[in-house]
Amino acid sequence: MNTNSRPTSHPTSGDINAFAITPRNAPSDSVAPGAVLRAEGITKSYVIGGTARKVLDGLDFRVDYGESVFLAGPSGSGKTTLLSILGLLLTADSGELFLRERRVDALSAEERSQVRRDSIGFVFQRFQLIAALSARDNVAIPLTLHGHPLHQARGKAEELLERVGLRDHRLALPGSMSPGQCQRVALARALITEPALILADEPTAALDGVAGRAVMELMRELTTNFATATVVVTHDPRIFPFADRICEMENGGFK
Ligand SMILES: Nc1ncnc2c1ncn2[C@@H]1O[C@H](COP(=O)(O)OP(=O)(O)OP(=O)(O)O)[C@@H](O)[C@H]1O
Repeated sequence: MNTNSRPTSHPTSGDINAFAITPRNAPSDSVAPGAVLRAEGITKSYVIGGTARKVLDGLDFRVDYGESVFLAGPSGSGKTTLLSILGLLLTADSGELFLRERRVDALSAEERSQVRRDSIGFVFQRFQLIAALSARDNVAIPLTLHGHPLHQARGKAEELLERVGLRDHRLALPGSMSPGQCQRVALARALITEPALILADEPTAALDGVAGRAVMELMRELTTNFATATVVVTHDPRIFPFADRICEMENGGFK
């Protein structure tokens, strides 16, 4: 596979409406050029059985406003490690990381958590929804953690659930929804704080082909319309057409 290949066209949404949302993260009224996230010279080793093994070896990476970049490559090639470093969940041994041109790799643990809360939305393979809360309240949680009143957070959660096609499920519990619907709730939750960056780890691994495609169509549309940047780790070649670029990892770098 070509590294950094850029498909010329994307699949268009079928039953899901396109949303006309004003980009809030980009500095102009259209999708602006420039990096949302830039990583330079990232290295990471793990010590296994007393021996250090380099998993990322001086890796450079960037993702721009409105762009979806996929990290692909064989098991053990370092995709999740890189995603965790980009999401400030893991610290690199060396290298620099800039989020909207602010250097973020050298911040304190508390500052890193704040950057994560304010600027990064996470989508996980297994959704990680709270079983006892409705779809609406799952989506609202990040805003309440930002100190917004519950009624306000719920209002915005309902708007987002409408945008992911789940208005009628706003009071449903995760256990009563399909995996595809749960992932759409998780996507709405990731977007509610209008983050600069969405990081998704195998977002379609627990979904069938149809549901996986619907989630990726939405992720693409919302990435463009919110001028968010998205980084997706995936093994699933069926969703490669939804990428602007595919970066294939191998031996601690890109192929
Ligand atoms: N906490 C850790 N301690 C020691 N080794 C680790 C740790 N996390 C990952 N590794 C090793 O680092 C390498 C890269 O792991 P990573 O999970 O980033 O790869 P991956 O490409 O995401 O793999 P997969 O596709 O299977 O999820 C693997 O050899 C893995 O065993």
